[in-house]
Amino acid sequence: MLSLIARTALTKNSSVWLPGIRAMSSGGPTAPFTTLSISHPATAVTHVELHRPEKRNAMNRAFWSEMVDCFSQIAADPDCRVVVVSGAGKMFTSGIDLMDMASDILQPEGDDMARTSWNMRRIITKYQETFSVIEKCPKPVVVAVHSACIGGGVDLITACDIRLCTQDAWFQVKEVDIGLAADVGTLQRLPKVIGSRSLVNELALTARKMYADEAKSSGLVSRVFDDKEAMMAAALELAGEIAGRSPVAVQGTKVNLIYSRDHSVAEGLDYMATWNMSMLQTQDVMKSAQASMEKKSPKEVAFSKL
Ligand SMILES: CCC/C=C/C=C/C(=O)SCCNC(=O)CCNC(=O)[C@H](O)C(C)(C)COP(=O)(O)OP(=O)(O)OC[C@H]1O[C@@H](n2cnc3c(N)ncnc32)[C@H](O)[C@@H]1OP(=O)(O)O
Repeated sequence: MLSLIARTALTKNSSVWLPGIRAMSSGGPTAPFTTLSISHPATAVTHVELHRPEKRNAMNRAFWSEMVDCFSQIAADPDCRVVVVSGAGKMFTSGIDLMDMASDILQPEGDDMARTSWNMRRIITKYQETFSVIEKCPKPVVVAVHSACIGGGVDLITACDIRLCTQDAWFQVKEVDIGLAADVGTLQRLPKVIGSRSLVNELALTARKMYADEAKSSGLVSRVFDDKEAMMAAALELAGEIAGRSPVAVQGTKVNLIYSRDHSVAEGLDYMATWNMSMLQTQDVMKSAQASMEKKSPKEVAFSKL
């Protein structure tokens, strides 16, 4: 049982930020899930833990659909303002479950090539949704990686908003080694995360491992920690910093950052203007501005749920 101490937390019955200590624990999968453990280590913070440690958190059939259900619920949950994702056990994840892969992806049904291909397309699109839901979720997602992050793990983390790792972490775009071009997000998102196109190409074409220091210097992760305990404490502290701020401002920031990543500056500004023509009318602006004038932290403001 992994027991981690949160350095800060919101008090249970208030939106006002106060320092506190909460235990963050790794039990087993949380019903109705069989591959995920969901907990609430601090008010407004949801912890999603990949939980198949005996199989190195390999992504089996259940995982691919449970992530969609989980993040759809989180997106609609007004009590959640920020998410932390991590892996239970020895490593973050060993990627797709190679045993399950054979029964699903490698044997699509269909009476002829057109129908088989159509079914295959539907399956791939469904798999893509497993990580796209993270990006579509307006709540920021902080991912904390320890030890190995292989194949589908890289697809997952590139859909997250903030990436942290331990000093012993390594990342591997492993798909070419199992005979396929990565098809659930890495090839689309990694080039937007890492500045160097050459490095992305090298990683994806050779499947070489990238270790923590290079992950940091290339921009894949923003911070590296000595061990998992330190990383999880920092992830929770970071989540608390985000959760203590206006959810209107925070979620609007995530949505517009992703929109601007995929559009021109002019299109991004246009989208922003349309977004804020309603969102600027929130009471959060007045509350935050008043707190600022009074030299208070935004974390001291009681924001309504969103
Ligand atoms: C449309 C779909 C798109 C998605 C594409 C995704 C692609 C990918 O993810 S490519 C990457 C696939 N993954 C791998 O190739 C990794 C394979 N595993 C390993 O290399 C090692 O297991 C690993 C280095 C991760 C861990 O080594 P360690 O010595 O710590 O543990 P093991 O004894 O090897 O494993 C423990 C048990 O876990 C099972 N397991 C590990 N990884 C997987 C996996 N990916 N799929 C299924 N099962 C896995 C392993 O068989 C052991 O099980 P058991 O023998 O029953 O104890």
